[in-house]
Amino acid sequence: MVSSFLFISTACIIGAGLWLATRITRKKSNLPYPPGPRQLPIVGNAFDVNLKEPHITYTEWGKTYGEIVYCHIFGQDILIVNSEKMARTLAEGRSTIYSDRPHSPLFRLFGADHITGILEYGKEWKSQRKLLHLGLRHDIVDRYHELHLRSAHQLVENIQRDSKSLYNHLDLYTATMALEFTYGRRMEVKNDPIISMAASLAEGMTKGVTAERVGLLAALPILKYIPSWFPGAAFQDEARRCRNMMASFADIPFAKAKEQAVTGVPQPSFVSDILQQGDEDESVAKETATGIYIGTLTTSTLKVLVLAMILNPEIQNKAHAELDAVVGKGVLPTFEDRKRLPYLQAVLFEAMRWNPVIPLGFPHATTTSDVVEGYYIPKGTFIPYYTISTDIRAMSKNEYEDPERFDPTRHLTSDGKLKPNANQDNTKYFGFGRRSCPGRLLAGDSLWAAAAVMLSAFRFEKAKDSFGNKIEIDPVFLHGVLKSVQLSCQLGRIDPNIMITATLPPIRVPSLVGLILNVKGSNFFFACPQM
Ligand code: HEM
Repeated sequence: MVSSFLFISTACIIGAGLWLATRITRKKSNLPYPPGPRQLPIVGNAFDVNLKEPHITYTEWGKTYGEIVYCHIFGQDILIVNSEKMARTLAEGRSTIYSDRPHSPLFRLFGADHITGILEYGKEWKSQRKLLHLGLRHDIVDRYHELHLRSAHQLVENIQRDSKSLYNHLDLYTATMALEFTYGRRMEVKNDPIISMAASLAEGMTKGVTAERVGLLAALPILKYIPSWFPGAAFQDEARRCRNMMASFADIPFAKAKEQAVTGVPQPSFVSDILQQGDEDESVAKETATGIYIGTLTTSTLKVLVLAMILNPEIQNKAHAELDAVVGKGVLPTFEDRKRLPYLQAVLFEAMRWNPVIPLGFPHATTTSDVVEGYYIPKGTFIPYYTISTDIRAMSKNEYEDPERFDPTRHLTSDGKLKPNANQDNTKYFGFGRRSCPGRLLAGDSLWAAAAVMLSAFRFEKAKDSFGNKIEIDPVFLHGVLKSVQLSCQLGRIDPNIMITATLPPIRVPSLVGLILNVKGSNFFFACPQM
């Protein structure tokens, strides 16, 4: 506590000096900044923002100040964009200006500065995006349907074996899919060392690369030289550990995939496709692959989906009824059934709308100054949180009636088909402009396979206490820059309160030889953690 205080005080003193220097030297435009809350000297709006849930502050400001809101934290400019239309105007219409990311020395300290999602807008980023475009194209992504279904069947088996660890199984589902898609590596042993390494890395990054630190070091880059023994500078040790892990993580699976490509029959994968083309710089391919593995976020959406099913049993019934009618009771769906399951697809779209897993999008930054509706947007200023923060949560709340209600029919026509714009509408949860998510199609397939197979096999309900009363669920969402990726769906007490029921008669999962669901009739309670 005392050490943090000392660290923050030192930072404030340095910050005050830099702030004064910037005030004196900064060339001001004659145009006004966009409207926004009043600022204090030096700290600006630092104390106005709810750091745990910044979207709450931003949404409030949006109501008061409008579509674009300007604020200042420690001399850094922040622009909050509160409408999808404006986000598209800037990120798509003026993409050369709005496609950068915040620059913070913290990313380099943690060894994450070559990850696609963090890279500054420039040559290296463009090379990585080119590879991503080639490896995540529609026709390429379709080749991985078998992988998604196989992983989903494994997920069912894992839940069935140990339902208390539902969240771990969902994490593993994403991790194994990402590992095989990226490197062609099938998880051979239960605790695959690469997956364990990725989990440690993700944990280290989540704890270490916090929004506060990103902002502090962006505002005061000089802090990167503070030695680890200095009170409050323990992040230097954390950073060293993460840097080392990141280097091994980038090297080991890539080297194995390369070896496989040279010596054996390469498994289809992102890396093997690139290596086969042979004309790409290997280090770019390696960094891009690391970014893919780290960028997969489907697990959080699946956790939101399970939560939505538990809280809305009548909607879960409808999804089950559609699966029974289209695929048949006791049969697991395949991708051929997808088009005939519009309600299920609408449930997935609604899960993403209801609680977007990255509620503030990823931060963008401006590469040069700009004028928007007569307001001045400064160029290349330091950015503690977001220069352009696409507040997706606020957008989706403004756009829909009764936005807190989970209602898949928002995405359906009156005769139960998907609305023609449903797909396009869903793209906003994958970002805007040149930085938008290149993994959207792969993510959509992975989500669909897990949702379709899980809902074919299970019913998710509130557990009951020893008196037979349902145990209420009070979900807790955590948000932050990297936290939102890793933790936004750690739903507090939900895990022990879920009851999972097998809903199908015994089935044989093709890829899991000999597995027969151990059910009595169609409603056997194979897992009930509270009982
Ligand atoms: C439900 C799952 C997913 C969601 C909601 C999601 C969402 C996002 C969002 C909002 C961004 C930032 C876009 C912006 O800055 O405007 C992003 C970036 C990115 N995503 Fe995804 N994503 C998902 C899955 C995936 C998957 C499966 C992959 C890899 C195959 C992936 C790879 C990436 C990469 C590499 C970036 C960085 C792009 C850049 O900065 O140029 N994502 N994602």
